[in-house]
Amino acid sequence: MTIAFKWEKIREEQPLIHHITNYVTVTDCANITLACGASPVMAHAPEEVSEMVAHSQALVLNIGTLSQSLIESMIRAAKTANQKQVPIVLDPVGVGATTFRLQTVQELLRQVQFTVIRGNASEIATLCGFREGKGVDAIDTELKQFIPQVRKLAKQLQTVIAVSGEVDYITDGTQEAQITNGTELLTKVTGTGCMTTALIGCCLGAGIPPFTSAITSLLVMGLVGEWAEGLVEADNVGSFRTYLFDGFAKMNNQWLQKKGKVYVTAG
Ligand SMILES: Nc1ncnc2c1ncn2[C@@H]1O[C@H](COP(=O)(O)OP(=O)(O)OP(=O)(O)O)[C@@H](O)[C@H]1O
Ligand SMILES: Cc1ncsc1CCO
Ligand SMILES: [Mg+2]
Repeated sequence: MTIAFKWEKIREEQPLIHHITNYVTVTDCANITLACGASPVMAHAPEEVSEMVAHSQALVLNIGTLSQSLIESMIRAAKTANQKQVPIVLDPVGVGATTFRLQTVQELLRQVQFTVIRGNASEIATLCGFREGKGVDAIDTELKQFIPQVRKLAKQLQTVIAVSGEVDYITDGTQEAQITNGTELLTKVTGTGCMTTALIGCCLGAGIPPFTSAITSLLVMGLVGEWAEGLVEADNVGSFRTYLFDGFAKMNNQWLQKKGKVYVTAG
């Protein structure tokens, strides 16, 4: 099965993407949203999130630097989003690291219908019931071992789950995709996962279907990473990070079609 990429729809639609996210990578998430042709707004106060999400085209929730007041904002925003049929993507950053994060995500999953959930292998393993992770980075989790559980969880939650890593894995519980593009340098810059989740928000906001949105976003990050790696000397992570933003601004459907290594199994 081949994917018909609609990346350029983001530039055509210029969707407004509401992010409730962490303070480590917030600027990167805003800039990547802009580089793709969407419009970012970061709004966190419980007093304003419902109003903001009501005129946004997608909501991005990222629990990277969680606090009690943010939980209230996330639930308020997400409830309005669900009522208004605004798609929502969740990034369960470091969900296995503390009980607070785990209980928050469990509560969010009880109260909110997510369109896509994107995490690294440790984070998604935790959501599948194998609690893992000491911080926000993936530990050496073997994805193959828990693919059946990811599929089951996606079906149960009626959502798309995207697992990032050396090989990315995406499923809606029936269809599956694996992407082999990328470079290890992407793990040497903080926030490439958060930015991938922001990309999913941009795709969803442009009206791209959830499974295709997740595939497109992981593929774009992998391809732009490969391109940026080719422009820098080994280990020049600062320049690599800068080139990433140039790459997102240059991305197009032809690049995706030509260089993408995406293997899709239809259900
Ligand atoms: N070993 C690897 N080789 C190639 N690409 C990788 C590798 N590990 C991760 N990636 C890519 O890096 C990007 C970010 O994924 P990663 O799993 O590191 O996210 P993350 O842990 O949530 O990151 P962060 O929390 O710092 O934002 C994805 O595009 C993924 O495909
Ligand atoms: C390092 C870090 N800590 C909380 S959020 C974040 C950004 C990467 O997820
Ligand atoms: Mg992350």
